[in-house]
Amino acid sequence: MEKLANKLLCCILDSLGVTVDDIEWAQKAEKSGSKVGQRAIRLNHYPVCPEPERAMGLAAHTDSTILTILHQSNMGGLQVFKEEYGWVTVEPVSGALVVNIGDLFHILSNGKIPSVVHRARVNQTRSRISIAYLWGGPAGDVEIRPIPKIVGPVGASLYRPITWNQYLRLKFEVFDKALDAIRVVNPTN
Ligand SMILES: O=C(O)CCC(=O)C(=O)O
Ligand SMILES: [Fe+2]
Repeated sequence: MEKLANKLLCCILDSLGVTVDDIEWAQKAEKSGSKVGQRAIRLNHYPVCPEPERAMGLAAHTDSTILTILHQSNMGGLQVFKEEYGWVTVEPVSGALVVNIGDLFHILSNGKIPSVVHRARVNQTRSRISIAYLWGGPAGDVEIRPIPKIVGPVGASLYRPITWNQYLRLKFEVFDKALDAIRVVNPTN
């Protein structure tokens, strides 16, 4: 899973014209042979619900991660929010994994690749299980910030530096307003 996550990150960064080496803390971690960012697995279980229209399995949220790799069983339930369409169901495809961009990547990319708002519905007749591989930020007092090469020499960094733990605390406190809370009001380069 780690290899897949690394490969995905490389591909997405490549599409922005940068590499992992352009993320200062990631480059340092790689050089010292330590893991780039913290990893966790989350198991979600959604029991059968007699009135699914009146309940929510997992409320709308963005993941705080760099990216999340999700395996949903053959039961649908995951929905993503698309500005033009509203809530769109991500139908399960046998053998496929879902990749969600998280807030940390949103910050690194200076908002160019936004984190995805998603939620999980419950079902009236069948329970559902999903497994999420969460790739988070660095431990300690390392600061996360938009990648300078993406911001560009005359561009403006849209998010202020913050440590991973501070961001998680902020997310806990203000939930879906966390990205707005670290957004620079009048950005200058
Ligand atoms: O169960 C799902 O499909 C979504 C799970 C999820 O969004 C999460 O674990 O963060
Ligand atoms: Fe999620």
